[in-house]
This record gives sequence, structure tokens and C-alpha cells, in this order.
Amino acid sequence: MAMAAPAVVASTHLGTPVVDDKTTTSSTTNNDDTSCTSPGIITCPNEIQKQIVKGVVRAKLSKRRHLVLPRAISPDYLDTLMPDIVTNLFEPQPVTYNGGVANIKQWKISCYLEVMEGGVPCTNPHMALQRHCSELLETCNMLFASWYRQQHACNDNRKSAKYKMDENSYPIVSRLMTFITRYNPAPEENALLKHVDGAGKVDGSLVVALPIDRWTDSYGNNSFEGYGGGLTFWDGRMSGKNEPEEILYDTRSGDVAFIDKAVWHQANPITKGTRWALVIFYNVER
Ligand SMILES: O=C(O)CCC(=O)C(=O)O
Ligand SMILES: [Fe+2]
Repeated sequence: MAMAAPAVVASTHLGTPVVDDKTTTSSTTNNDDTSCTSPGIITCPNEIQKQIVKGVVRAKLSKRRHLVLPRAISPDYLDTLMPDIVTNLFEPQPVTYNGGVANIKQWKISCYLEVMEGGVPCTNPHMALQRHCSELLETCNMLFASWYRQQHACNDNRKSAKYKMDENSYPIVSRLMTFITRYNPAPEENALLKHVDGAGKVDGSLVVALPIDRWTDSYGNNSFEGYGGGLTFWDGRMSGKNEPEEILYDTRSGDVAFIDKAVWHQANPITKGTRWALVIFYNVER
């Protein structure tokens, strides 16, 4: 039976507040971590917050609704989580999607930490894996809320554009579905071709690139470096063919992709090694 596991709302956020769409200056309410001497899950929260602000401003100029931030999560932190994931916890859970996911009927390479009640796919979440990643998941909520607030800061008066806010004026976000995927070169296991995430319920997604597995085999054997991987987006200004631009990111451990509702993207095929990613689908309360 599928179990819903709604997320705790992050009440404290990254240090620096957003720059409003219409303003060109920012104010800082929290300067206490500018030195970044004690790296945590996010190596330097103030710096990441600034990069979210800058990245979204740039994305909006190109009419893009996604953002990829290099090393937003500390690769060193991910290195402490991965050994248990790759050696003990990760168990692929075969699931059948309605109509298939990116044309694959039986998806066999993900392990689900949280699933939507009555949703598709219907599977038992892996509670031990969820507990193992709980701190990381809460950090992802914070990052996603910060990005979403920035991306959707505007004077749009449509009701659908409005969201509920917490006491710090951040959107109230909850995880609808959370899973870890391990790609390998086998057909139907090497990629997740061009798709949009979830049904209508998903307001946005976050993808964390996880480290190359150096614990079940050597780096050399598991690396996909030079053999594909990364993410492609079709988003933003229409190009010559009246299609959105195609943008490729060669993502590495700690890189975080923020994806707005119904943005087309793909996890590119790999032809060698294994590639791991954490994926979260979000609901934003209206
Ligand atoms: O594996 C990735 O890097 C992204 C996968 C993805 O887009 C998805 O699972 O919806
Ligand atoms: Fe996706």
C-alpha cells in the first residue's frame, strides 16, 4: 500500500532574503555564516542563496523556468551518505506507470523513499532509506522553497499564481514523491528520456546529482565520465524552429536542478558505469 509521507515545512531558510523582481537591491538579515568555515549539507548557505537569486534573475531574462546550481549540496556530505545507500539500503522497486514513464512501461531502477497516497506508482516506501536521507530531504525543502519563491516572485494577480506562505514568507512546500535512481547502460535503464514530471499535482521538482559509486567497485569501473549522463532541458525562449532552447548540463555530485511545473527535461543516457540521482516532486500549497 502506498503511504503518504508529507514533509515538514522548513521554517528557517537560507540566510539572505530574495531580491524582489522589481527591485535591484537586496538586504541581508543574516550575515552570520559568510565565512563558511564549517561546511554542512550546504557548504555555504549565504552564497547558495545569492546564486539562487542571480540564477533566477538570469533564467527569467531567458524565459527559463529551471535552474541548475553547481555544488549547492556539499559533495563531501553526500560522500558520507552514499556508502550505506549503495551497499545496504538501495533496493530497486519495479513499478508500472500508467502509459509508461518516458515510454518505459516497467520502471525498474528507482527506490522510493516517499510516495503519494493512491498515486502512481503504488509501492511501499523504503523507510530505512528515507530515515537515512531525512536531513538531506529537509535541506532540499529549504532550497526548493527559496528557489520557488524567487522564481515566482512577481506581480501576477491570477489566483493560480498565489501560494500560501509560512511565517517567513516562504511558500509552504511538501514532498509528494521522493526516490533515488541508479542508471546503468542496459536498455531502458540508461536514461529517462524527454518527459515532464508527475501528473498535474506536481508544482515543481528538485534533482540532486549523487556521487559516483566508489564503494561497490572502483571509481574507474563505475564512472560514466565521458560516457553520457547529465540533464537536458527544453525551456526558455523559442529558437529558430519555434521550439524552446535545448540546454545541456553535465551534472556532477552535489549539483541541484530546480524544475518548474511541466518543464520538459531528460536524464541523458549513459553507456558506461552507473549514475545516481535523488529526485523529489513537490506540491506548493495554494
Ligand atoms: O535522473 C535524473 O537526473 C533526473 C531524473 C528525472 O528527471 C526524473 O526522475 O523525473
Ligand atoms: Fe523528471
